[in-house]
Amino acid sequence: MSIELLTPAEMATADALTIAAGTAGIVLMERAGQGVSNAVLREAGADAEIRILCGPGNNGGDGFVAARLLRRQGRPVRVAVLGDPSQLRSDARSAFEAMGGGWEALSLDFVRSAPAGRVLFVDALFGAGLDRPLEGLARACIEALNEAGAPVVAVDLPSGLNGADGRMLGAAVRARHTVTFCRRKPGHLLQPGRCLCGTTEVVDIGIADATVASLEPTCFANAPGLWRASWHPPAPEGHKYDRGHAVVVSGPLATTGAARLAASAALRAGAGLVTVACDPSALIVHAAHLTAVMVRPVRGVDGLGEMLADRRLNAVLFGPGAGVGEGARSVVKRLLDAERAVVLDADALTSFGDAREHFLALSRAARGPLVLTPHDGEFQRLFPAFAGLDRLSAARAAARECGAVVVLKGADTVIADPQGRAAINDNASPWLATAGTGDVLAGIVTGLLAQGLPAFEAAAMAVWMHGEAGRVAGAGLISEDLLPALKLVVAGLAGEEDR
Ligand SMILES: NC(=O)C1=CN([C@@H]2O[C@H](COP(=O)(O)OP(=O)(O)OC[C@H]3O[C@@H](n4cnc5c(N)ncnc54)[C@H](O)[C@@H]3O)[C@@H](O)[C@H]2O)[C@@H](O)CC1
Ligand SMILES: Nc1ncnc2c1ncn2[C@@H]1O[C@H](COP(=O)(O)OP(=O)(O)O)[C@@H](O)[C@H]1O
Ligand SMILES: [K+]
Repeated sequence: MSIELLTPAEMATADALTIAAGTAGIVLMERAGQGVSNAVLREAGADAEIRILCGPGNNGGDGFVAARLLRRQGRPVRVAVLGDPSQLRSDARSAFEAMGGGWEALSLDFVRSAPAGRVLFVDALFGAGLDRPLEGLARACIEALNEAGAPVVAVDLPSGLNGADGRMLGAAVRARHTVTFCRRKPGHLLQPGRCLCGTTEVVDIGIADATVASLEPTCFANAPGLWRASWHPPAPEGHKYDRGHAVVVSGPLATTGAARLAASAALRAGAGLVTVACDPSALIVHAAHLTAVMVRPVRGVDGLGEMLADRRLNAVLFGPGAGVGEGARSVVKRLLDAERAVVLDADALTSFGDAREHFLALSRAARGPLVLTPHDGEFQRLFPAFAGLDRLSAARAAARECGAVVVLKGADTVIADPQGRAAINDNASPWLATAGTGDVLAGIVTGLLAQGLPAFEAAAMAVWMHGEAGRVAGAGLISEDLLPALKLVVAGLAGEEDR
């Protein structure tokens, strides 16, 4: 599937450019309706009745085309129209007329009278043109549809879902399958949108790749096509110093596990060397646990500064298990002044909850690439002004404000850079919601930065690898299980059989 995601507004522009270049709108609609009809024939049982709910715009038009094609196949199809069909415009009107009758006015009964297990619904009420919260009959029908629990194939978007941000406008259809056109939209990947869509299929309706490219999309599905070219497996003549030396700054004696998880993940992600920097009091604990990862005692922020005099140490992670307070703030200050790639996670972010302006001043002046990896709670503490926004807009606004790459973690992790580029991740398993997996993710980002990837690519690749590792580790995983799983993920990216 293509990785570009188009907002409803961008999609409308792509449609308009295609029409202006000589493809009639009704031709696009015919292809869209054909895609819907094909999906319905796959999803509906041989004896199922098909009931299509058609709205007042072009989404409804796709429904009329599908109705005509399905009837031509001999399938029993009922069509219900929301509003007065004499008000239909342009292509939707043509599609309605071509259907040749056989429709009724939409009513609650159209939904509620469906015998259980015998009807497949097609939701062609609203798609990209939804511009206000649902109410009245449309909303009541959508709620009845969800209550009935019958299978639904949604056209373009489940009605009620905002394609730009994945949020519901009042209520939304819960579909089994969604057929969209040309490219997916952010709302197909962001939650709750992704769950409302069921499986999502993209049908080619003849909008050229060059037309999509001319829109210069800035939002992408997070997949290897976005960053794979930035990453290189070890060169045959290379050595470990070519792959960077990552540093993970440990918390105090009682909270060292997070740093070890992160450090092991950085090594698994391919950093040439990884060192845990810790207070001398924590040395023995780390030394007793770590093997391939090195340990180095450093005393306070000055000790860390001395360690970083070695320019080969090129990427640093701080935050997991670090402890909250002034000590953490002074470490952050030192790191951002050190001309290194830096990842700040967990306590490193929380420590600035009451000192946000201070954090912004530091992050904007950072002398090397900077990646922040907050979960929702950490994000709200650091960027309360953006907490009410949808996750895509929130991550973008935070990245712009602090001049860093922001990884807003969750079921639909968003990666955003200060220039407005964003990626939405959809390969993560809910089993990743367990203690310590965030530390592993921060370690992977650091390991990729050590290998020289640019910050956005490192962050996006890390989130994807983390998701894949979760899939490999499978149900019941704990954070340690991600470490051996990463070996298989790296081997897969390198295109090599695991041995
Ligand atoms: N040429 C094109 O533009 C193509 C469009 N396609 C289809 O067209 C759809 C977009 O068509 P439209 O832009 O006409 O938009 P929609 O059909 O999604 O909805 C727009 C209509 O719904 C009304 N509306 C919006 N929100 C409402 C609400 N909450 N309650 C009640 N009424 C509401 C609007 O006033 C307008 O009449 C796509 O989703 C896709 O299914 C496809 O046919 C492919 C080609
Ligand atoms: N429902 C979910 N589906 C997929 N991934 C999830 C889900 N919930 C959380 N995650 C992922 O799990 C990780 C948890 O990180 P975090 O909250 O920092 O945990 P910790 O601090 O315990 O390490 C993040 O990468 C997040 O994206
Ligand atoms: K729809």
